[in-house]
Amino acid sequence: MNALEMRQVSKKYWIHTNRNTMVLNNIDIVLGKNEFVGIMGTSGSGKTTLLNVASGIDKCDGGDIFIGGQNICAMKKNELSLFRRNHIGMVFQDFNLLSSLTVRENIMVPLILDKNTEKLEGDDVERLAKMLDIGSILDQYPYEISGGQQQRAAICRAIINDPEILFADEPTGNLDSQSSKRVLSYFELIHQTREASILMVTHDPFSARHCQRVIFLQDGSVLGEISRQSSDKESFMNRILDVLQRGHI
Ligand SMILES: Nc1ncnc2c1ncn2[C@@H]1O[C@H](COP(=O)(O)OP(=O)(O)OP(=O)(O)O)[C@@H](O)[C@H]1O
Repeated sequence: MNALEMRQVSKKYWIHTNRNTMVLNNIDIVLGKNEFVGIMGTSGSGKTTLLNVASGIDKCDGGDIFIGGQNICAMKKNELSLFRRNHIGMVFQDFNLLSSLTVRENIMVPLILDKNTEKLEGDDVERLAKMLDIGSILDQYPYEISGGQQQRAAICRAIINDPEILFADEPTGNLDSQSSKRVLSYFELIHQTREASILMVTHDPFSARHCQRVIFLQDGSVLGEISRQSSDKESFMNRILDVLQRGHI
């Protein structure tokens, strides 16, 4: 069963100067189980829109999107909200933690919404926080910790419900290079130790080199993709840079 299948997905925006502007054009993307895939492309090519429709944040105007074999485009609003809570994790550039809650409470939000007493009473939050090296700051508030620590808390929150797929939109966009490296190493750890697939939008070839495969968007269409054949991230980064410079695969 694939983690994600986007079949002929399109999305238009109503823009008063140019009505019904097509932002995504017949997108076909498949993510197998436990894949770590990047999405790259120039500014305005549709990366965030793609992530938003793939994760059910936004509705597409045509095509179908299957997550773990279930068509999210056919779901009613409440059904989709429940499905998203149980099957999808989201990580954003600006962390999106609730400032009035501690790190522990932020991570627990999906469990509380889901009334998951088993996990709430167990030690899942502690174990996960320890894995991402934020075990010692669970009782602090977001404004008391660094950006990198906030992002690692947001990652814990995104995976506490064991989603099939984790969507990340520029997860290192607000971080310095050391914190970025650390966050990316935890994405790799999650990819290696859990069954989740990861789809990550990034501008940054240094981040994208951690992916197994990078899909390039251009003007709302898939330009093509390249795969990393080995553990050699440096040569993969050079191939990514080459595609970005030439504008074709
Ligand atoms: N809510 C909206 N209403 C109208 N147009 C939008 C909306 N959101 C995005 N767009 C337009 O859709 C196009 C794609 O935007 P999107 O944010 O998906 O691109 P992106 O590749 O993620 O860009 P960036 O790398 O700059 O974040 C752009 O032309 C943008 O102006």
